[in-house]
Formats: sequence, structure tokens, C-alpha cells
Amino acid sequence: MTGGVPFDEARSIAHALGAATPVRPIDVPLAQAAGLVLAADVVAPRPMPAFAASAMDGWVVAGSSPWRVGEAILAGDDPCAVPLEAGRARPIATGAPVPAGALAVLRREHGRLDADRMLRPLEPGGPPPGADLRPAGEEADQGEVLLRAGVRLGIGAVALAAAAGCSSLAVRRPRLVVVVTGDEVRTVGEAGGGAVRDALGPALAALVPALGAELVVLEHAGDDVDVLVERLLAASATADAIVTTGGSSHGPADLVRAAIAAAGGRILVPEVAMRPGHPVLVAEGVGAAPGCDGVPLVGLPGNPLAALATAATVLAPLVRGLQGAPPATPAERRRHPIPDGFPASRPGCTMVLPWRSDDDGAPVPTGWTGSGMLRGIAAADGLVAIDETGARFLDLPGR
Ligand SMILES: Nc1nc2c(c(=O)[nH]1)N[C@H]1C(S)=C(S)[C@@H](COP(=O)(O)OP(=O)(O)OC[C@H]3O[C@@H](n4cnc5c(N)ncnc54)[C@H](O)[C@@H]3O)O[C@H]1N2
Ligand code: MOO
Repeated sequence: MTGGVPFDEARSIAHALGAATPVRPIDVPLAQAAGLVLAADVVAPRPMPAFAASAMDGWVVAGSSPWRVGEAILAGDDPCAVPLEAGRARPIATGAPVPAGALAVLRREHGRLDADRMLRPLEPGGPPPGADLRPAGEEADQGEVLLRAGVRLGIGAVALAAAAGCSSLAVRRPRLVVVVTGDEVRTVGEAGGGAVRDALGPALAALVPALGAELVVLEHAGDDVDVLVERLLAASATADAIVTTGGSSHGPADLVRAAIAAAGGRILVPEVAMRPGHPVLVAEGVGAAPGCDGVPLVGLPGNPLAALATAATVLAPLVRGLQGAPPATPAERRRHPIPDGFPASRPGCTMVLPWRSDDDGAPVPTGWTGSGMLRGIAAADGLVAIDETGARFLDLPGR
């Protein structure tokens, strides 16, 4: 047994903490919306497509063949007010509006235009009614919900919103402040003489936007509790949530817990039954004062692999809560048998390990899984959480 809050419960607490105060929606230009979480439903303002159009280059035909061919219709032309009469055809481009009365579109490779401008199908009978016609409203009726609030916008969703006529979208993008602690942590120069280079600041600077949040400040604080409290209070005034690294355990220089208390916060998750990352903590109300609720905080351990594993475990659900997104993706929730080559589960403890695909696409351990190591996660396709119920693949945004 490792002790600590069970893995799933810690994730639920983190998500619920964020979901209790989802951040205020902001409008962002469409081109900046990918990766962010939608704050309001997007509905089709008109049928999609808005008009009946040809799905192929060829001829739009009415009645039976042969057809007398008239003027071409191009994409961008106004829908024609004059219906196409039986026995007539018009050359038509993919996406061009189809006139009323049309039977079907005959693809250009399926027809022959004779010298007398009469069109005949190569196959007897010609196209069946409706062939290669895109009816108006085929994809959506007017007023139909295209994208639901809470969804993370991918490139397809951005393209759909653009097609629906949006030029900006309401999203929830939480503002995070990251405080990297540790007197021994250096941002420049080489490690040595007891010092280490900061591995976590740069990683979190990449992770935060990959989670669909905004990094407003990334700062370094030594192991001085007064300085740390000051930083937490300042952060609570600007941020929707705070992330600290290091000092989360109970060593002589581990000050994060004391600083949280001094900054008015309350620890909800003091440690998690997981390896690595056991000392990770989740707190609420940092910076709380009369008339101000304070903000959530996730205290990541200093050991680098532990920090990244716990970021995927509790920081990601907290951010999803703040975004108004559901707790975990269905892919993350799905349990798999523990894949070959991975360690068996340990009672009462969730192990989080980096994995990569082998040449056949099967997950294999990366090695270098010590809590202070980084070569494993550097080579990883993701993280896998193993417990007595099986294996679950966690999202590792920005990997
Ligand atoms: N007596 C016990 N000691 C420890 C326990 C325990 O249960 N009992 N838990 C261990 C576990 S598990 C972890 S994880 C670490 C986490 O401790 P902290 O969060 O307090 O981390 P630090 O002590 O500040 O640092 C640990 C390690 O990581 C290096 N570090 C810190 N920040 C960075 C950074 N930004 N970039 C690169 N490396 C960093 C730091 O120099 C230390 O080597 O506690 C165990 N102890
Ligand atoms: O939980 Mo710690 O990350 O094993 O060293």
C-alpha cells in the first residue's frame, strides 16, 4: 500500500474543483481556437449546405437523354431562378448551384458531348435521380447544434465553425501561473555543484497551452516560505489556478504545504496513491480573503518524471473542470488488459509509466522510469496508468 487519496478519486476532486468555478468565456479569432474548449454551442445559422449543389464536375441534366446542352454553371454563381427543363443539360462545376428541375449530375467522364451539342450518357439509362447532387441541408438543418459547449476544438471543428460562418468562438481558456521552486534549480548554465537545470519550467510552458490554457507567468522562487507566500498571493490575483513544482514532500526545504496554508489555502488532496508522484497535492482557496474565494493550486513534485505524470493525472482534470469540459476523455477512461512487458499492478497504488509504440504499434515500456529520470518520457508516446483493474492510457498533451 502506498497510502494517499486513490488515483481516480484524486482526479475527480481536481476536476470538481475546477468545474465549481469554470472560467469566464472569452471570444478568440477562429484561427486561434484549435486546442481550446468551446464555451457555447455553435448552431447552424442556415441549412448546410445552404443551397443544392453539384457534387461533381459534369453536366446537370433534367428528364431523359439525349440532352441539349446550355450555358455552364460555375461555383459562386447565383442559384438559377430559371428551372432546367426536361431534355436540357448545363455543364456544371463541383459546388455550383443546381437549378430547380434537375434530375441528377452526369459526371464528365460518364458522358459524351456530340458535335450537335447533344449530350449522351456512356452507360445506357444515364444517372439515377439525385446522383451526385448535394441537397441543401444535407449536413445540418438550420438551428441544429454543430458543436457542443465543452468540446475541445480540433482542426475539423474549426473548419466546421468557419463553414457555418463564425469568425470567432467563445472559449474557456484558464489562466495559469507556474511557480518553479527550489534553491538548487537553475535556469541557465550547467548542472553541477549541487545545482540542477530546470527541466520543469520549459516543459510546463509547453504543457499549459497544450492543455488549452494560457500561461500568464512562469517564475522561479527559491526555498523561502515568505517569498513563496508572496508569489502565491500575487498569482492568486491574476490566475485562475496556480501550479507549483518541487517542495511538495515533507523534507526540510519542502515549503509548498506551509506556503499554501499561509496564503489562505486548504489542501484537499495531500498525496495520491500513485508512483511516481505520490507527494502531489491539490489545494483550494489559495489567496482567499474576505470577498474573494482564492484559486485552486496543484503542487507537482520536483522529481521530473513524477511532475509530468502528476500533471497528466491531476492538473489536466483541474484544467478540464475550469474549461467546462468533462472529467476525462472516453479514451482515457477505457480499461485495457495490462499489455505484455509492463509490470503487474500493486495493491492500493496506481503506477504511471511512459510507454512507446514498438514497430508493430504495440505499447512497450520505455525504460528509464525512475522518478527523477526523463529519458523514458522523452521517448514516450504517452503515459499508462496501471492498477488492479487494468491499464488506462492517459493523454499527454504536447508530447
Ligand atoms: N522521506 C520521504 N522522502 C521522500 C518521499 C517520501 O515519501 N518520504 N517522497 C519522495 C517522492 S515520491 C518524491 S516524488 C519527492 C518529491 O519531493 P518534492 O516535491 O519535495 O521535490 P524536491 O525535494 O523539491 O525535489 C526532488 C528532486 O527533484 C529535483 N527537482 C526539483 N525541481 C526540479 C526542476 N524544476 N527541474 C529539475 N529537477 C528538479 C530536485 O533537485 C530533487 O532532486 O520526494 C521524495 N522524498
Ligand atoms: O512519487 Mo516519487 O515520484 O516516486 O519519487
